[in-house]
Amino acid sequence: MHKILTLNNIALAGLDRLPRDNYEVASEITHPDAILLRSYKMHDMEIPPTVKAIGRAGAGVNNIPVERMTQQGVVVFNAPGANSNAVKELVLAGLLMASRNIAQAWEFAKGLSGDDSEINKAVEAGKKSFVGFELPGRTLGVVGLGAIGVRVANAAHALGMRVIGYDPTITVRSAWQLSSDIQQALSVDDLVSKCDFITFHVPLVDSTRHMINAERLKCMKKHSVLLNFARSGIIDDEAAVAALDSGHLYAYICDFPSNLLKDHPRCITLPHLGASTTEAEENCAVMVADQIRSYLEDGNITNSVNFPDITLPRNGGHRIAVVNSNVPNMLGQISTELADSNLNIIDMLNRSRDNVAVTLIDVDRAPDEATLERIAGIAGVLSVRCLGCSG
Ligand SMILES: NC(=O)c1ccc[n+]([C@@H]2O[C@H](COP(=O)([O-])OP(=O)(O)OC[C@H]3O[C@@H](n4cnc5c(N)ncnc54)[C@H](O)[C@@H]3O)[C@@H](O)[C@H]2O)c1
Ligand SMILES: O=C(O)CC[C@@H](O)C(=O)O
Repeated sequence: MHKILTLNNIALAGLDRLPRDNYEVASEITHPDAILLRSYKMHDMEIPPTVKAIGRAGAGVNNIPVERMTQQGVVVFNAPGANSNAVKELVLAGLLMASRNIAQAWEFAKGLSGDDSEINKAVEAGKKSFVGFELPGRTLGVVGLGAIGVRVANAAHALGMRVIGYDPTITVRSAWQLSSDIQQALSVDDLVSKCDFITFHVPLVDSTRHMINAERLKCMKKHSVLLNFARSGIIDDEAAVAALDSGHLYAYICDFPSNLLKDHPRCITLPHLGASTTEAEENCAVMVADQIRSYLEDGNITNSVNFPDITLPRNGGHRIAVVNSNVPNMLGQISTELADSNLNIIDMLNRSRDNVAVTLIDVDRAPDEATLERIAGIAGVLSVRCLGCSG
């Protein structure tokens, strides 16, 4: 029986991928084999040593201590692209909310009083305060052209906007998907000075923290708009508020409310809603549950943020899955232990990524505990599992 601990609400469509005759799934569970979560902050959590895999039902993994998990041989999965359409739609809404002053106008309408003819009079007198502007011909800068950024760039272009993108590590897949009409910026500085709107779709890491700061805000066009649907921390919010107050920045639309931002008249904050659609929640949960199941049952890895991809079809035999440091002579030592136990290797696959390597070995009969313990004792081996070895 595999035990799965959930730290957030995970869509049922995903949990249903874990058959209950072989999976116990609960929000409180001892000795879990795997953890499923969304935005729960795991950095200060004591992670039980039984955990072999962590599945983030979403894109960003800055809430997970990925480096520590790698050192402990724990694979971390995410769900790339599974919520990208949901975020794209909210970014488009953000562009329109800013350009048409929708939130401010709605607040005004909610505050109207009197009979309907008085309301009508106030509407006609008051609406001049909310005159907006149209999107076609305006320039949008997209920083980060991954799953979300590409969709946002293409959709904004389809709305008639001129779009400039910046992503120094764009993947071949994203480049294929990006409209050839999107122009390329050579740096963030190159992009900021040319845009009426700038939207961010990068992970929060040291190099992206405060990508927009007071210096860069000064280089932005007067009356431009910032959108942050990536992570709190990517924009220096204090600098953004100062730019709103001085009138240099027209609006700031962001998915991460704070005391500084939530009541500012030119800032619209939403409660981290980017991925909150039924479709996105289900896509993420299904993708990550399938990945966790495949790892626990077969040792296969797809969409990990810290381990290599590895898939070895089952063709009989008993499978040993080893996670080890990516150093010389690991395979030699492991196969020596198997030979000493008179086990014959039917099939084997080894993959590595940075400092970690994974080896899947199918052997002709079930290894005994002593063999597994000897492999686990090899210096550099982080974990050894025997998958479906009983009997
Ligand atoms: N608001 C939400 O609910 C929500 C939902 C999904 C994702 N997100 C956030 O959005 C981020 C992006 O999601 P995604 O699915 O597009 O991820 P992704 O991995 O597909 O794309 C990220 C892109 O950023 C690029 N990048 C990294 N560093 C960069 C830099 N310094 N400058 C420019 N580009 C850089 C990468 O090359 C990659 O192409 C996630 O990491 C997450 O934090 C938020
Ligand atoms: O789970 C969520 O609601 C947010 C997910 C989002 O922040 C992500 O990084 O995918």
